[in-house]
Amino acid sequence: MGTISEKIFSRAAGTEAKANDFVLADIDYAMAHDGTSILTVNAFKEMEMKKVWDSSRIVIPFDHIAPANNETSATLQKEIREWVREQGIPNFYEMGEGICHQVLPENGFALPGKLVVGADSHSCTYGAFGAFATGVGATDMAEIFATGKLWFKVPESLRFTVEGGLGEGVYAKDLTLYLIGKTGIDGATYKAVEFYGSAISELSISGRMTLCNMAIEMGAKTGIVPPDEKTFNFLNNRAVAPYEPVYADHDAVYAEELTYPADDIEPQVACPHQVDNVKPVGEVEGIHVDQVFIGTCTNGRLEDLEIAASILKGKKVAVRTIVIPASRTTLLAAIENGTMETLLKAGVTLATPGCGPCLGAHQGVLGEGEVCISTANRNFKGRMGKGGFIYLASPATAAASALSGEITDPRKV
Ligand SMILES: CC(C)[C@H](C(=O)O)[C@@H](O)C(=O)O
Ligand code: SF4
Repeated sequence: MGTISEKIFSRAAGTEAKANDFVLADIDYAMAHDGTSILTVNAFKEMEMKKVWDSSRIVIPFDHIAPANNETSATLQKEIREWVREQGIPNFYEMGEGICHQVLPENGFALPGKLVVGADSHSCTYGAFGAFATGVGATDMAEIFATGKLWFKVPESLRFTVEGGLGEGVYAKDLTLYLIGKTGIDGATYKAVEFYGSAISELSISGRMTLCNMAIEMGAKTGIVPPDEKTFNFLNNRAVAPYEPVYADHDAVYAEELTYPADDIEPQVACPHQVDNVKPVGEVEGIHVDQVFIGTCTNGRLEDLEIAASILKGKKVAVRTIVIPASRTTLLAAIENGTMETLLKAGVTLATPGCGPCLGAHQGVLGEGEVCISTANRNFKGRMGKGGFIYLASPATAAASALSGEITDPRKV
């Protein structure tokens, strides 16, 4: 008699948990990256805590500004490395290993039925594996580091069903942007969105990660895809612990149940400066772009790079194009299967696996008035540099736009 979230919280809190209940839940895995671990560790020390609750359940990837861009971040990162050593945290991922939201799933921490919390808003990505996964602030994370527990209000759930198949040139990102356009940036506030339907089961693991990654962009606490054979295959030889898949009961209560047809979805673009400012590509075709960015926790996986390479193969980009694989594993796979060579021959610039210019710190910040088409998840004003304009799209639309220097429908190249 419950939604996926109610059932996961019931297990994690050791009591029957219903939507809107307040529960103290045991955290299975906790993540903080270079950007948020410093605040977390400061709060942890202020609490006069000496030792973390369980070093094996804490994961610390360096991805946001790694390698460090200046003395301040270098010194902060040095402090975190020392603290990680002191605490004996084995799951520390140095710069170059990749973006936190790629590193955790690749290393088997994103598991069905688990409660995974990260000090980063896109931690909802792990819902692609049937986990309840969400982002918290640094002080909440300090509480988790200290006790392994955190208070939650169990969210109500929305049930989204997407039936049908995505057309040629239309990808998980387009479906995701389409749903955000329909829902609005606050349409799912504090709700858990469960995704069902043939279009969702058809998505690859990578596509499901794209979808759940952006659940927060409709205000959701998390997005969850019920685990299936694809999930179990991905987790095979990867899962750090045994897991128990959790599914909603047939009489589970949802705040709302909505059905969308996948067949008519066109390539979508989210226009500046709000993620729900979504238009079919046809309405923005021809807008000049100064930079193309293919990467991030939303769309920096092998499948994404392969799609871009299939469009750029044997051609040259017309504008500066930055490609950043989501992880070292992704980069190595793209080298091994020739994808990276295709991209480099087309003239792209390759940067260290990590967040890159996504949040405007380094490796491709925009100049005043410049326009970027990006495969990321946020296009807020000033995010990639004060005065910049960000259009969000799929790797296919981004690659097609790289060839022409203007926003281009990937179905036309
Ligand atoms: C730096 C970090 C706190 C932030 C987040 O939580 O989302 C970042 O990853 C982002 O995407 O803006
Ligand atoms: S890639 Fe971008 S959205 Fe993802 S964690 Fe890094 S900064 Fe945040």
